[in-house]
Amino acid sequence: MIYTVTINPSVDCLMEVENFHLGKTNRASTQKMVPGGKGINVSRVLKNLGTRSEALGFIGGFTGAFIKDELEKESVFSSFIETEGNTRINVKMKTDTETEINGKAQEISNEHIQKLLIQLDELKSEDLLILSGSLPSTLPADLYNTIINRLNEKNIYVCVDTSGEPLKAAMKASPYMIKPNQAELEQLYEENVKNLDDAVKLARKAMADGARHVLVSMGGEGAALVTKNESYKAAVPKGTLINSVGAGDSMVAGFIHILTQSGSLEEAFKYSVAAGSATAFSNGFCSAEDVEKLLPEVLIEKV
Ligand SMILES: Nc1ncnc2c1ncn2[C@@H]1O[C@H](COP(=O)(O)OP(=O)(O)O)[C@@H](O)[C@H]1O
Ligand SMILES: O=P(O)(O)OC[C@H]1O[C@](O)(COP(=O)(O)O)[C@@H](O)[C@@H]1O
Repeated sequence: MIYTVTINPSVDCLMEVENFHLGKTNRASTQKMVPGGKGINVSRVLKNLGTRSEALGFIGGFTGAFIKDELEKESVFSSFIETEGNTRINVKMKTDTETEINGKAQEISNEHIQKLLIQLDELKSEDLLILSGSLPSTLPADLYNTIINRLNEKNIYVCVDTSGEPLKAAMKASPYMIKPNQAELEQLYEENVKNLDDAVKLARKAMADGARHVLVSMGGEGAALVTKNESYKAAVPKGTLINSVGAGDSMVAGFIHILTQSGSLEEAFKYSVAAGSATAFSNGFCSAEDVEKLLPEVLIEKV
């Protein structure tokens, strides 16, 4: 079974604002509220692609209820732990560029964390767990590390998509895969990543620091996958960027979708890039059909 954990979910408020002026009253020309948070997005895209998963994590208040209802409507399984405050709202504004304001996390107590750990103790050998998104600053930065170490004895595949200290700490527990984007990789090693060769170099460093596979995304500039024996670079399909929110999550979902079917890392990589781009080129998240259409345009090169 595949599980996603979103410690810090969100309701994403997507707005298009023409002629945006800082310090003025601006009005949106379009507006949409969607469930958000990285693990939740991975579960939603997996569902679109035809792979079953269960979304875990914390939700609260009216925003949390919205997420739960929307997932139910989409037939995405979830088993969230309820907290007291409201799940945050993240504003994603599209002007001539994309700007995000991610809200402040809800309160999560030690008791809530213990409940999650007990839930995760039910996972079985060969299950796959995706730990995705930021951790509220009130929680220990090594929470993902703690979770992975607890599960490592059970041979559970853990993929981590986060940044900063939580990522650094998680890597020490040897997760099956990490998925940094360009900025996250740069932050991790305090080095500029100017191109895919730089990304491969730092991904190898991340392998030396514990990660077992590293999938790097660089938006429209391409992507890289580094495994124990091979490194691959991918050119991403060309198209019109509509909204990149959830592109990285779609990439993770696409990777897992194929990996759990064929076991081929190269095929999973190719599909993951097509899935990321299919979402970047759509108004919502990609469908299986969108991904299939882009697949021939993803060119993979071994390095
Ligand atoms: N402008 C773009 N053109 C084509 N593909 C894109 C573009 N932006 C994102 N993608 C696709 O989405 C994937 C993830 O994008 P990225 O922005 O790097 O991730 P994140 O959302 O984690 O920051 C990329 O590897 C690529 O496949
Ligand atoms: O937990 P974080 O890092 O604040 O990220 C949360 C945000 O990331 C998203 O999951 C989108 O992530 P990606 O664009 O990286 O795929 C949004 O839905 C959400 O608002």
